[in-house]
Amino acid sequence: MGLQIDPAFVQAAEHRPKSTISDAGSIPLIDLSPLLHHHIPSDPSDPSDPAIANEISNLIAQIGEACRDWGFFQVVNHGVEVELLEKVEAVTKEFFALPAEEKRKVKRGEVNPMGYYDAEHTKNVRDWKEVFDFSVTEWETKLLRLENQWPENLPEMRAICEEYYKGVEKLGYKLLELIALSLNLSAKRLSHFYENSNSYVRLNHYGPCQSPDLVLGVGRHKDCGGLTILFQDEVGGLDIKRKTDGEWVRVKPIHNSFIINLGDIIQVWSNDKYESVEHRVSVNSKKDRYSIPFFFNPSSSTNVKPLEELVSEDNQPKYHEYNWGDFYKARKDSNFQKLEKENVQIYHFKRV
Ligand SMILES: O=C(O)CCC(=O)C(=O)O
Ligand SMILES: [Fe+2]
Repeated sequence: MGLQIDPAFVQAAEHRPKSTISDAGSIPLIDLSPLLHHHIPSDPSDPSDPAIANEISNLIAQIGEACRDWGFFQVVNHGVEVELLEKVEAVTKEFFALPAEEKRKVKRGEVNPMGYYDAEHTKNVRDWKEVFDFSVTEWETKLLRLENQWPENLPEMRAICEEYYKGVEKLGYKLLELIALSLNLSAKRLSHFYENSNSYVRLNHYGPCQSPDLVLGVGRHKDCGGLTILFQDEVGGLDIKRKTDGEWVRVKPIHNSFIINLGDIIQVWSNDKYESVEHRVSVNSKKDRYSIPFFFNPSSSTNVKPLEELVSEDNQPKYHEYNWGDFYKARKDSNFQKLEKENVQIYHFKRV
């Protein structure tokens, strides 16, 4: 017998990962290269706009299918420079390799959600990971106040991270437009909720674990924000719950790609036409894994509800309105420490 693992990390038997997970039949791969040559039209029904005619309309159709059938897809030719991806991956590794006391100096707190943290809980079980969160905007909610914290001993980290944020944010806006068009909305319908957005980037480090069959890097969850744009290294470990049969499938790493997934807010806006899909991270006994999600979230003042264009007499709104800033604060509290109760979920706002 080796050392016993801390029980705080141990998943209930029914949530433990199987070692035989398949990566076959995984998420759609979408080539965004048409966006490198064409602009996204503001009105897809305008026949005088030639950009919509072929490549872009084909892209919107692919995005719509992926959102409807999977809630997840992978993109290549996304316009974010490969050199920037390499730089942010390298600085992520350097940051987590700093001595523990250096990382503790930039630790997040209950009021400031930005910085380093190694004790996140998902559904009240501790995750096998350490994280670093940052943003570039100065957002705050009623109860949280963002304050970025950068390590003194890694002076180049801030500029690289900020450049990365801006690069993926640009991609985020393009994806929001394509998703809006795929829902037959005007291109900018979703983007206007993003002025003063409470978006942030997270650096994730999952260390090797002697009992990968008992723990999860991140327990099963749905992302609660708008849209997630995830960079993962070549190790692999992201599992998603396939909508067609409820099986967990592994997302195969593709060099220089991003994984995109819809969060709960898009589910509510679309009145369940699109769904936010459950996922988790498995760890392994040999390799460190790094991933970098960008959580692309609307402004914390946004009151989230099904969009009026997407509801009708026959398709009544399925959710009550809720405030995103309040929701986010409640979720942060429950990830921050183990609580006795379930954290806030969108189904709590479901109309019965
Ligand atoms: O590391 C990953 O692949 C995914 C992480 C994740 O799902 C999250 O941080 O919400
Ligand atoms: Fe996630």
